[in-house]
Amino acid sequence: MVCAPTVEVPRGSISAKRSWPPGCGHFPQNGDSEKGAAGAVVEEAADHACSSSAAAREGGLPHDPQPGRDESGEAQPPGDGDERPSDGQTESMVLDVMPLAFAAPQSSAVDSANGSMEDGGHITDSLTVEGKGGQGSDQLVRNEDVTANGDGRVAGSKEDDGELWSEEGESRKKRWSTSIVNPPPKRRAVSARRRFPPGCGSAAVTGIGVGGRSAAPMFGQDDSNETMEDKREEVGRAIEARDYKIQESQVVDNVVLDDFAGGQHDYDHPQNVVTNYSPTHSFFEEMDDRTSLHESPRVPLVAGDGDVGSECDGSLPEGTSRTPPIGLVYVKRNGKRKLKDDNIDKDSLNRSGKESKCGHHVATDQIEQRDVVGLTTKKVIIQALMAPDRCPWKQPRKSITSVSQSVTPRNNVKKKGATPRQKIPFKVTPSTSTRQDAETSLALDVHERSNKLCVTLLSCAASGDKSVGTLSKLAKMDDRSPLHEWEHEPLVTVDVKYEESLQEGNLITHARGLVNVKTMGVNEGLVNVKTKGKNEGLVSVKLNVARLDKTGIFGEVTPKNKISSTQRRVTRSNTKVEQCMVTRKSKHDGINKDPSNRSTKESECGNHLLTDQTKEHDGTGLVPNSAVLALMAPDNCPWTQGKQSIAGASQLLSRKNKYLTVREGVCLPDISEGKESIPICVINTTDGMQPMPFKYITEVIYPPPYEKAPPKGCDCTNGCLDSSECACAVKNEGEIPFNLNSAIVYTKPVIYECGPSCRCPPTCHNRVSQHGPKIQLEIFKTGKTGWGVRSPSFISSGSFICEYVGEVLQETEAERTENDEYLFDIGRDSDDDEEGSQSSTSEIMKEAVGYTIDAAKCGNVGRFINHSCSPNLHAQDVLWDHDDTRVPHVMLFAEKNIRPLQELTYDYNYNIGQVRQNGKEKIKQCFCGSSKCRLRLY
Ligand SMILES: C[S@@+](CC[C@H](N)C(=O)[O-])C[C@H]1O[C@@H](n2cnc3c(N)ncnc32)[C@H](O)[C@@H]1O
Repeated sequence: MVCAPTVEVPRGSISAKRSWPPGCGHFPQNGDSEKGAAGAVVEEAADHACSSSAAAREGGLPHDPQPGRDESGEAQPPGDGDERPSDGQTESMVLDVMPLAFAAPQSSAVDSANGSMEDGGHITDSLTVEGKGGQGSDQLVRNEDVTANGDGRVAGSKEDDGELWSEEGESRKKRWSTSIVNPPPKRRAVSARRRFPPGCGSAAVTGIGVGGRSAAPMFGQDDSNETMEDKREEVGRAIEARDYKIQESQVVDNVVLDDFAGGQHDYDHPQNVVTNYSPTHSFFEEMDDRTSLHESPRVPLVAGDGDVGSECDGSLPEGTSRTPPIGLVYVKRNGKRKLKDDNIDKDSLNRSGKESKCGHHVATDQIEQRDVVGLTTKKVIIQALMAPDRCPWKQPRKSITSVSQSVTPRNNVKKKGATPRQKIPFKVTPSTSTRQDAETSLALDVHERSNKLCVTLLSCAASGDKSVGTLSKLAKMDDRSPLHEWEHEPLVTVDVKYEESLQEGNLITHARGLVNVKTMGVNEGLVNVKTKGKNEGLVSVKLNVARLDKTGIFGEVTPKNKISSTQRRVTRSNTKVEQCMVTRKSKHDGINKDPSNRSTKESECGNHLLTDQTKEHDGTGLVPNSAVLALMAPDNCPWTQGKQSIAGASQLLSRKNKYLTVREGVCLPDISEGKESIPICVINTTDGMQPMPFKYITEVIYPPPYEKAPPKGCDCTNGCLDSSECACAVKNEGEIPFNLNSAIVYTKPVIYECGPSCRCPPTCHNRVSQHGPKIQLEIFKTGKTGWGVRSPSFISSGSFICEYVGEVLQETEAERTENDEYLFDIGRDSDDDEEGSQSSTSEIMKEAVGYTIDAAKCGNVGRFINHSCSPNLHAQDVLWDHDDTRVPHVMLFAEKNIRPLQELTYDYNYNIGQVRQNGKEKIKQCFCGSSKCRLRLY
């Protein structure tokens, strides 16, 4: 018997040549023969293995029927039988016979290997097939050794095995000799140079729209690869989908919406954060339609829209996006709102102006809900106003108290100076204790100064029937009072017909009121405010405010006409706060046992807003959103003196809103334990298990002798805007691969970001991935692939997601790891080198020392991202804190728009058939469910 000469994959355990996506890669796939004979043999062997695998499928092996799809090729939801036995475990499976690597004499690999194939020489190997993904597969894999000949028939014997594999030393020698010619192939590796699909990358919808209005990400875009399973999952997820929004409005009067389209504003545009588009925009459009710009020239009310955070100090919470504000000035006269062409605050649109910078801060959160047909409805809007720094009550000589008093209706004014200058504990009602109505749950303070109106919602507190009564009184006053009767005093009226207003399809945006407003027990609806002086008029302010009950839980208000019938059934009873509270108390026992915990910081800082979201099951598995939240005290309010800046409060608000929501199935609130700037929760609605323990790290750990040497930096002081001048851009072939929204627009073998030696600031747009995740991510239990990662937010194409962080190991070390589930080969392959480049053997030797990131014991959220054959992420090598291309950072970017809660995946790029363990081929089925699924992970 003639034993086949062998060319072996240089690793004992795992390996794969990098597989470029069609049309990509330095070398065309058919050009591989130019790269070396050994490489060709290896590939041929791999191909053979694949075809053998295919043959094996016919024999009823685990690939048959194709997992996750029906005869039409459509992905099918996994059946019960496919479920993993437990979280993170790998199901044992298999047994196939398959010729794999051929150990070849180093000098004649091709011929020998070919010979072996022609001979049908006795090739022996064993094969391990693994089932579902996840942790700890090694423990559960059932291995079975089988010998086979080149035809896939069981042939050889243990003797053959011995012949080929027993002399470990010799075998290794051969392998390494071979690897000099053909350096170690990669297993899971970066797929750089991938092209963005149409509509992505440089053409990405970044969440910014002209004037902030068309910022709506185009859901449904880039869905060509979407599978039936995706869609099914979406149905399930749709009701969970929620978006968050931080809004800011400004006092604007002469608002021409198209102004924003002119791009007059130099903002940092949002890239990652959800844009709640349709309802809000319809709201504006609706108003626009029926608006006359010529009426009531001096009525100053603003409704704003945009994803904006506080700009008071020019800083935004990290990850907070901003868009140009849309302002509407409208007046309600005789029940009709009119858009106003007001001359007040002409320059307020210019956010670079002083007023804008210190302007009126409104933090708004919205919860979006999609129904099963993909329509999005905004159910509840959460909002809050903060006092601008420059508001009169911010001025040293005038406290908020005095301002408040000066504008408070006389019949509501208490003794001057009665406002306590101490912090008001959470749940304590009177934020404006100068006023008669201690139970006031909402106060809207407005002051007019220099033709500008400032408004703030002062407090939110517990309410009771009494306040509702007061509210009714106010409403009645409104009914019977013509405007002129209130000429000499400020007037506040409250329209509590919130249901009606909702039915009009009007969504709350921002409230900018006038004078002092007291709305007690307002749940949601219009607050009509009569203004005096130069800005006389009646202004409608739509409010949507949830109140605190005695436990500190916010009541929820759900617009019943905005939800699907199934959900409506559940939420109808929630349209009134009182009912809602009852509901929540009963339904959320155990979820939010101690809501006061969540309010600690808010309490310390006064009546800050708390946001809460809840889900309630109706037994059908559908989970309607609920809502709420409240208000943030202006930083010059007595109870916030010295405690918190507006910026800080805004940041707090946005984080609270976004991240401290009550989610079903949360088993860990933040797996990073505070190490990431945005908490990463773990959600398991399946079995309540948690991920296997590992150490969460945010930076790659290099092997001890390795020392990073920061590269020479650029000298730019203009944020590296001139890419011809920027030394880092030059390294990127003269272009910065990110747009101003921090979206990646080019892929390259390696991207050079600006680094520690550069003179540019951290905000430079060539520093994107080095700042860590800026998108809210969560780890969740998938159906078949263990844990996965998703985001509750919409992610626009090109957005940075996270780095693949772990311990850097030399490949030889990586081969010895017990758990190979979290290995990611890094550095450039030899076939990344320029075509035709000549390298000496020693150079190749040097290059042949490859590195691998192992995230098994230490890692970040990136370790949980699963593979898909139709991925939505893309791995990109990036260098910034050193320039050693052997150990680049592996950064994951969105390569398409990604819906909220859609699983994030990238292509592991395993070279099928070459992942080995203890001399045996490992096979792992792919459960990505894509219509383009290659069926095997490796
Ligand atoms: C980096 S881990 C991903 C996180 C993993 N799911 C977990 O539970 O920790 C990679 C492992 O996940 C599993 N996996 C990822 N994507 C998969 C897929 N499409 N099909 C099957 N298993 C997959 C495999 O076990 C793979 O070795």
